[in-house]
Amino acid sequence: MSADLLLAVDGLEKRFGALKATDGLDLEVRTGEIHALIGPNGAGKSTLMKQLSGEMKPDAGRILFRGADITYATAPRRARLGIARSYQITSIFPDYTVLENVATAVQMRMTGGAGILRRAKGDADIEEPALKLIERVGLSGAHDRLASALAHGQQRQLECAMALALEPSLLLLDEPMAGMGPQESAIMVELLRGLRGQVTTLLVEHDMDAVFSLADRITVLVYGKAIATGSPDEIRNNPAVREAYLGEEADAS
Ligand SMILES: Nc1ncnc2c1ncn2[C@@H]1O[C@H](COP(=O)(O)OP(=O)(O)OP(=O)(O)O)[C@@H](O)[C@H]1O
Repeated sequence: MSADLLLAVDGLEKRFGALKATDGLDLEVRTGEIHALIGPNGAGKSTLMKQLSGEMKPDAGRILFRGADITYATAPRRARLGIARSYQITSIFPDYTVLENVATAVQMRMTGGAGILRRAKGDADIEEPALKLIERVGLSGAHDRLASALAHGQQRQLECAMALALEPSLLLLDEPMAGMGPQESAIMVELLRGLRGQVTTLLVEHDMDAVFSLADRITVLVYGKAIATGSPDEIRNNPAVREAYLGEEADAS
């Protein structure tokens, strides 16, 4: 396994009855990259993400993280190894402020998950990094607002701050722009762009403008198989991809 390989998926399979939602899938994610997963509806993107986070067990194949086999590791174990799935692992507490939410996530990392029910308040060791994260995701002015009072896009920014508080080695982001308007999407794109080279990110996203402007590499899934992996330009110009996916979109527009 080469040194810059963080995650390797090898011949992964997941069946639902007769349907193979993941069908002999191979995928490699390199350290530091933003790797996007795209594909038509039902291609198996969410099913793959669930198998990577540990919410769903594969039927066959292997998942290697830093060379170690985690195919059947539990979700908490993967979280401890540094795999964070944005809003599965870090759900927002609606009646906490932005700062309290992020401080709780910082505290969770510091204590390894213990003591998360105690509100993290007034502790500079926790609040300082929390405030830095809040600034990093673009929520500076909103630190004392209740999470429930935030706009949808701001709640997604908050989720990102909480996922980053865990200092993950691999961030799994499932449709971070879903339900966002153009302005909110642009903020999220900038936020994710700022993570390039710092946090390895596997991104499932339907917003093709965002994907093609952000991703270092893109893998295209069709019927549970990876039909191509490459740079945005390589994917844009790949005839099989155009036929299977992008061409379909172009026809529809
Ligand atoms: N729990 C389940 N039981 C049965 N079939 C399922 C289950 N989850 C997913 N599927 C099926 O597996 C296939 C892949 O679904 P999945 O949600 O992973 O696709 P996707 O690429 O994420 O789609 P979308 O872009 O619409 O979110 C689909 O045919 C779906 O109907």
